[in-house]
Amino acid sequence: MPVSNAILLASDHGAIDLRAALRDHVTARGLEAIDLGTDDTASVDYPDFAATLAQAIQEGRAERGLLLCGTGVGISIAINRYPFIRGALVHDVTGARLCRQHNDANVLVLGGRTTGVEVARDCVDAFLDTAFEGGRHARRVHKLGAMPAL
Ligand SMILES: O=C(CO)[C@H](O)[C@H](O)[C@H](O)COP(=O)(O)O
Repeated sequence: MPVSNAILLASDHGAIDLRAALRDHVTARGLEAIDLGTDDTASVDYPDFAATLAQAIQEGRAERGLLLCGTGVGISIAINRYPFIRGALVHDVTGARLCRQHNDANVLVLGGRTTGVEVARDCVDAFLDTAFEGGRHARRVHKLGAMPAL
């Protein structure tokens, strides 16, 4: 399990409200929420916030993150461009559990316009409370970190 109890959060303008609800949720769980913005509803570009969160992980500010945009699609594409990130866009608790058990995901991605707050909270709980299973999954996750150049 992670050494740090800090959780990074970031989103574009499409998920301000859900990010705020999840920030409150992780704080209520006794974790430190490190919120990287965006800070208001002005239109911004999701790759910038994926980059900010990836940099925070690389700097060791936290080991895990919650990342959101309107659908979660754009920002999940962006975050997975970093080889030390395994970002999982999920829409239900089963996905949130399995992205930990099978994929050792370190960033959970959600859509502020597609996932309701109750489901999102449950997804966060599953993400935070589920351990990586290792075994055959470790072999596959290792391959993710060493994908062949084409
Ligand atoms: O990247 C996305 C779609 O895959 C996100 O949903 C963005 O938040 C969305 O594209 C932003 O759209 P907007 O019309 O500029 O608010």
